[in-house]
Amino acid sequence: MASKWIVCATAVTFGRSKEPIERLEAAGCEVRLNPYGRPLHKDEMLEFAGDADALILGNDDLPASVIRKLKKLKVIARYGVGFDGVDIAEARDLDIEVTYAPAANREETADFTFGLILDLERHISQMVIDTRAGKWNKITGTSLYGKTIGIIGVGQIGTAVARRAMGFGMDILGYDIEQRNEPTVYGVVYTTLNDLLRRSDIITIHLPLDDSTRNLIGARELRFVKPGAILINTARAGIVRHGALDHALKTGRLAGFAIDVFGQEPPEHQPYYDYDNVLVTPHVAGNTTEASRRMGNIVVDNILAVKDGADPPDPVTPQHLYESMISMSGTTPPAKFIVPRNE
Ligand SMILES: NC(=O)c1ccc[n+]([C@@H]2O[C@H](COP(=O)([O-])OP(=O)(O)OC[C@H]3O[C@@H](n4cnc5c(N)ncnc54)[C@H](O)[C@@H]3O)[C@@H](O)[C@H]2O)c1
Ligand SMILES: O=C(O)[C@H](O)[C@H](O)COP(=O)(O)O
Repeated sequence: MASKWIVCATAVTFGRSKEPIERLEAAGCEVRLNPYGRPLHKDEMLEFAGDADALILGNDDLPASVIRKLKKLKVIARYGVGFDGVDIAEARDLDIEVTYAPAANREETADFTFGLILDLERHISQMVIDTRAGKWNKITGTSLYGKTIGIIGVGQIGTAVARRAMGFGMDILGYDIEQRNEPTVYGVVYTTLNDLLRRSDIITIHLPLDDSTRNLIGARELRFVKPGAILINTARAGIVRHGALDHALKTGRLAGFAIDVFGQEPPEHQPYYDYDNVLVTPHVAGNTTEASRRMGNIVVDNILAVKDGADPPDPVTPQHLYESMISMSGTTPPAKFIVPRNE
């Protein structure tokens, strides 16, 4: 009899759904759940998943040095959309599949983005804090109707944000390396990054973190921002240079900032706690019961496909990384990124 596949789930938010775990168990897997309730450090990962056949990966980092030591690993199934924490090239070299859950939390992340926009513009959480403290403090907000939203990265989530912005009666600017036709039905007018920054009252980032987007928004870009605009980042922290951001907040160039994602999670130091106009949330933009169940089932579909010797439905391909590299001028990707997997 074939031995059981060991599936280690580092994902910290499987939500309340037992369905994905039950499916894995029914397919003959032994499922181990993250005992720490947070992303794992390297030594914890090796101890927890040292004999794993499959890894369900939350927002943990999986560098080459760790991947190399997970000797039995056959598939890394990202429980989420971003795969910036995984050394894809190393996994590929070791013939380990890497999969992700595209669009699985699209609507939820777009909802949360609008929640943050509404809170920054109408000061909802501040007034909740005030009234709880016995203060009847009516803070005058800013209208969304008629304002311009600039969406940086008009992919799955950016498009869902545009759809919502249209309902709010906003003008919508978009910046993306690929300009698709479909989003224009939501009123997206494509422009350059600098023009978007100059004209938007609300700027929201929905890019992946890769070589082409790391530090994309730095001091130079923030100088273009319309004074008093607000910035939302539910994508990845590394897309914005944080020193430059601090300056823009201190000088009032940015009237507000909301961030859901950090280079290290949980962050080592209390981030932005000395700013009244910054909202900080713990990487939850995509987390609802429904999205967790959806992501869990996508993860299981991918793992079981690999277990059965089939191609997984949602692979992260070397092409993904190759595309991020060629979009950077002057960068020549290593040849291993362009060899088709089954060649
Ligand atoms: N906070 C959360 O809980 C949460 C949830 C889901 C996703 N995310 C993050 O949001 C990101 C976006 O998710 P998505 O599902 O919309 O991804 P997506 O791939 O559908 O969209 C990304 C868009 O960015 C564009 N893009 C890529 N590189 C670019 C560049 N250098 N310049 C301009 N445009 C570029 C792509 O063409 C694409 O349209 C994910 O990669 C993930 O990191 C966070
Ligand atoms: O459950 C979580 O920890 C997050 O929702 C999940 O990992 C989201 O990952 P992302 O879509 O941001 O890559």
